[in-house]
Amino acid sequence: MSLSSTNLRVQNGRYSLKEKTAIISDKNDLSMNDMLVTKELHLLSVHHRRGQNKVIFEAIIPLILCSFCPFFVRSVVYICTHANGSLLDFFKQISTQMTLKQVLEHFFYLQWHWPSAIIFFLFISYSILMTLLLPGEKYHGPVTDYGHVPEYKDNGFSYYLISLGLFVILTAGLKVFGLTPTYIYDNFEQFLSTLNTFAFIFCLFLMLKGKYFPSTREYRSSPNWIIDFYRGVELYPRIFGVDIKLITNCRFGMLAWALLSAIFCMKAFELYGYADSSLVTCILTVVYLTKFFWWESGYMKTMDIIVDRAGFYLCWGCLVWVPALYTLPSYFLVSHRQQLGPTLTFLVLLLGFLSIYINYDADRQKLHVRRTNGNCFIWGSQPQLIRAKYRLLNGNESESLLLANGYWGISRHFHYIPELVLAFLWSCPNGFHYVLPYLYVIILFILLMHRAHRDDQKCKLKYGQYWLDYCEKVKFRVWPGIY
Ligand SMILES: NC(=O)C1=CN([C@@H]2O[C@H](COP(=O)(O)OP(=O)(O)OC[C@H]3O[C@@H](n4cnc5c(N)ncnc54)[C@H](OP(=O)(O)O)[C@@H]3O)[C@@H](O)[C@H]2O)C=CC1
Ligand SMILES: CC(C)CCC[C@@H](C)[C@H]1CC[C@H]2C3=CC=C4C[C@@H](O)CC[C@]4(C)[C@H]3CC[C@]12C
Repeated sequence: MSLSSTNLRVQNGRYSLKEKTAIISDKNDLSMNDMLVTKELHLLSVHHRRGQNKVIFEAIIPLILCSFCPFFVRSVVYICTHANGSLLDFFKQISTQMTLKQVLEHFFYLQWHWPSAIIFFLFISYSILMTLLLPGEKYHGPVTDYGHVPEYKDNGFSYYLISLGLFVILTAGLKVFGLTPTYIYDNFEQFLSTLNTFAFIFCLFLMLKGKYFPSTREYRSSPNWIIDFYRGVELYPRIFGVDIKLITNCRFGMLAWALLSAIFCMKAFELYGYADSSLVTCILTVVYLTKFFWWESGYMKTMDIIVDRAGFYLCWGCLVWVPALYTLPSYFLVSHRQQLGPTLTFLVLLLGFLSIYINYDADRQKLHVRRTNGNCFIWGSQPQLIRAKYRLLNGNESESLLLANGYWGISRHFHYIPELVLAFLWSCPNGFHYVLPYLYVIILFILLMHRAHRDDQKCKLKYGQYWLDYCEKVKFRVWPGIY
């Protein structure tokens, strides 16, 4: 497909491809890689383009998701603690024991609990301050259509380690005053409803900010506010120099995930003494998130950051969805005690570490091949490479290496398998009596299968025949022999 000869209007009708090409051609100082990402972004935005008459139809799914997700999150947490993990009990309670007011409150999940709000604001202020103050080398995200180059400080790993250290110190300090972080477990529902209320107001603010005071020219405003609320308007919103996506996704969402798992584990110890199942879940989660923060600068170049905008999907997702649903395996263990015993403890930990390692190693293999331009060994032999050519938006040609052996020869997204296995492993200490603790695995499965499909589409658009050649060589998308 010759991109430069196509003159297509982008969704909001702000600029055509010809106009874009002209803008990009002016950017003589951009590197090839930057151009590549510019083209990717363009391809993805073209992919998402719809006719104006579809706008209303398109708003239906976002509307359902924005109204249903908070209800879903609340119900799940409620079922864990008040309905003995049973969906049936929950529906019985809703239909027979709750007043209409209670059902509506349950549905909208918009409540404010001051102690939770204070904890949240202290936490988010801490995250922002540390992000600004901690030293770190500067690095850049890919250049955008309008030539914006997001700049970040590589201090995610030190932020994570210091935060874990401070958490331990704070826990010991609070004990002196008869306080404990497990207060959050005891008030988790209020905590989540406060987060939910804040996240809704915040997403509304982000939408209005994007429409009227965008930080960069990288914003996409549609005539439909529901779509804008859900998908977001701005790609790189900043408030007083603070990058919103970095704060919500990494510095809040991922740290909250680690700390909540630790808090739930502490609560289990408070209740039952030594609780091996909670410990296993907590250790695996914390180690996995250590890996995440080690690789945070890589995450800032993924689809979540360069394609998805700061709206309900991403920001509400990281502020509410992640703390509530991603921590479910450890939350459930507090009210449903399980004993693993030393053999299973050892086995689950071992397999968990192995999964984290394989997931990390697959990411590393791909990066290593590209960094060395193929002058390396993959599992002891020469790498099998496809030198995939693609055309940049300014018409120039560039090349990427596609690895077709090692993990990337087993299937095209093999690294999602250890990610799923790990999720299963930190959920399985819950035993097999309930489905709820496996909700994270189920959600992750759907998310990753959809992501694999989305990524394949992106690569097909970008590399054309080269990608088809790779697909011919490596037939399966995720599951060897199956899919
Ligand atoms: N727990 C959770 O909720 C989730 C976790 N994750 C994890 O995040 C990490 C990142 O995943 P994700 O963001 O999906 O991105 P990936 O690591 O899957 O990277 C995909 C990109 O890699 C490049 N690529 C594809 N095939 C090859 C190949 N054969 N050789 C070389 N390069 C190739 C392409 O980019 P290019 O344009 O550069 O060629 C492609 O777009 C993973 O570890 C994943 O498991 C992801 C989603 C959800
Ligand atoms: C229906 C919606 C509210 C769903 C919200 C989804 C988002 C919260 C998640 C979408 C993609 C997720 C992530 C992608 C990659 C990641 C790398 C991994 O190593 C850690 C987890 C994560 C950052 C993960 C976090 C949640 C999402 C942003």
